[in-house]
Amino acid sequence: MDHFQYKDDALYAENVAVAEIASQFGTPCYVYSRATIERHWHAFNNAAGKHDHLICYAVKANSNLGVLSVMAKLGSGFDIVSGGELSRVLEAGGDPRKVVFSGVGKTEHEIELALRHQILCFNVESAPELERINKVAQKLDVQAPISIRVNPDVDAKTHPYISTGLKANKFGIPRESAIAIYKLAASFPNLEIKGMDCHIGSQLTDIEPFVDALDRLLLLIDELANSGIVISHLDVGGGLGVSYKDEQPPHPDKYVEALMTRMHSRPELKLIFEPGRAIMANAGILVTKVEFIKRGEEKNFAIVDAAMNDLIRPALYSAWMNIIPVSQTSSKTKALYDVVGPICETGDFLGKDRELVISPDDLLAVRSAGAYGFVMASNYNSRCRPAEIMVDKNQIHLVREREILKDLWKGEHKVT
Ligand SMILES: Cc1ncc(COP(=O)(O)O)c(C=O)c1O
Ligand SMILES: N[C@@H](CCCC[NH3+])C(=O)O
Repeated sequence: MDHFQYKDDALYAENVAVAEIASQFGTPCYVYSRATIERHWHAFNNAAGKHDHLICYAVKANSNLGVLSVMAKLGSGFDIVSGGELSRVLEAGGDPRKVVFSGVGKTEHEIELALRHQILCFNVESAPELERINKVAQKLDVQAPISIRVNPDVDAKTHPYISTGLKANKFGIPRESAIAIYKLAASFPNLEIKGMDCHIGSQLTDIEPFVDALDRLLLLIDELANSGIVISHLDVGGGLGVSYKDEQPPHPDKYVEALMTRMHSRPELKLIFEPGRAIMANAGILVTKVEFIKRGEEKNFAIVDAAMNDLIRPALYSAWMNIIPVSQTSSKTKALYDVVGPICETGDFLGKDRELVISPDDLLAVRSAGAYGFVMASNYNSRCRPAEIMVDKNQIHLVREREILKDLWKGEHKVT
């Protein structure tokens, strides 16, 4: 069920009119639905059934404390890529013992923070990283739990910027060198080998590459066992896509079920999932107001108060995101518009050639903006970042205040 729906021509987030949120908190603003977040999380968790598993929500998709606290209350684990994300998880009440730490460039400081909080596992991406984790663990006199991120070399068939499982990508260890790296890991006194992980890309809409990657990893796990290294968990990463336009990604249960068919014969292997987008994208919208309508010879422009600094996906990946009116009306005429922001870049658009019925001051909602939306926002053109609001049935929680002008130069100093 969609928690962003029209009731009598007015768009609602759960039981709250989106126009009411805009009048209370202004625009642009992100609006999230708690019920949607919970439903998506449970879809993954239930589909994995009784097999030992852990859902580690990928914090990078949306790291607002309100969102993380909802995940923490569900008992979720977390996939993090920085000390900053770990600190957010802790602040939101998440359990560090359910945290996996991914990323190619972990610093000594970040490793130490993670070890002090006894995280579940480091997903290691290179031989020098093994050495660094061992060194920090030695200093703290602890054993560091590690997994090796294997690059299975499967084509995820997604946008090249968000494909991560090919040999040409910077991520992970090539399959061919994996056994040697595990042996190297086993030679370090302060490392404890726990698992194997992979992540082949984001916004995948087919099950096949996931299953292919899993099969390759299972073969490798057997090979590893033959050489005397037995692991206890397999982390399949994230990457399940969502429908922005007409994509038809599998539902999370179908995706999880497809992987589980390969796991029934391996009850001893705990499965870890790292979904980000599939949980958050359709749990959020970006609400924006039409400032001006500019009619040109070739194009009409709807100039809105949100811009590429608030939501960069259209500008960065040419991503198509649905733009819908907050109040539906049939009394005015339709026209085609490029929906653009006030930033001084031609690439500053939220959508092109959209058929809309709009006038100045009307509100629009960009759908599927809950993942990789606010987290990628910037202050470009000295614009304050937007407010974030979480709706829970008929309650409205302001989970991040709109920035104010003083925030723009926080930490900066004039030169005298
Ligand atoms: C290691 C890792 N895990 C999980 C994710 C989450 O991916 P997605 O949001 O596509 O589920 C990412 C981002 O692509 C990632 O790099
Ligand atoms: N930022 C990307 C996803 C990146 C995935 C990170 N591993 C997007 O908006 O689609």
